[in-house]
Amino acid sequence: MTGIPDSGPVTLDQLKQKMAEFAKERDWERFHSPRNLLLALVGEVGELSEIFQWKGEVPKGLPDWKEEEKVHLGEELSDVLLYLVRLSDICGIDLGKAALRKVELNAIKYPATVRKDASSKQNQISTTASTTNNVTENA
Ligand SMILES: Nc1ccn([C@H]2C[C@H](O)[C@@H](COP(=O)(O)OP(=O)(O)OP(=O)(O)O)O2)c(=O)n1
Repeated sequence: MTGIPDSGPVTLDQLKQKMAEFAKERDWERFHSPRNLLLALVGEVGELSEIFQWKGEVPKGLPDWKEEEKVHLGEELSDVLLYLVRLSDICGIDLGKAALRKVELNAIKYPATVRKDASSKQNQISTTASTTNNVTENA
């Protein structure tokens, strides 16, 4: 329905190539500087945030959202991803490799065998949040 052939999983490399072509075809490479792309990325994160703004917490899977709202969400998530991929490319960073490395670093920092530690850190965050909420509620 989208006119995009289903040719298997989409890779970061495909997106990188698409963004490079998109910029080249429009002679927009001169605008795609690291700083411009970062600002565009932040702007799109703002647009993404607006979708959730004032809604309160929403259930996972967004079961109550209309189809058009989910389509809009997909568009804003895509804008963020596309600018992130382009920014990484322009900066000479292999985003896929960098992200996999970061996942490994995260696993070292938060070993699965000491889940209590991780959960106690999570608990600290939850406790802080609930304390903050209580303060707000009690104010
Ligand atoms: N100089 C530009 C301008 C746009 N894009 C691409 C990347 C994004 O995926 C999308 C962003 O387009 P818009 O700036 O028109 O932003 P929106 O699509 O969010 O539209 P709007 O801000 O009107 O909601 O287009 C790009 O690569 N380089």
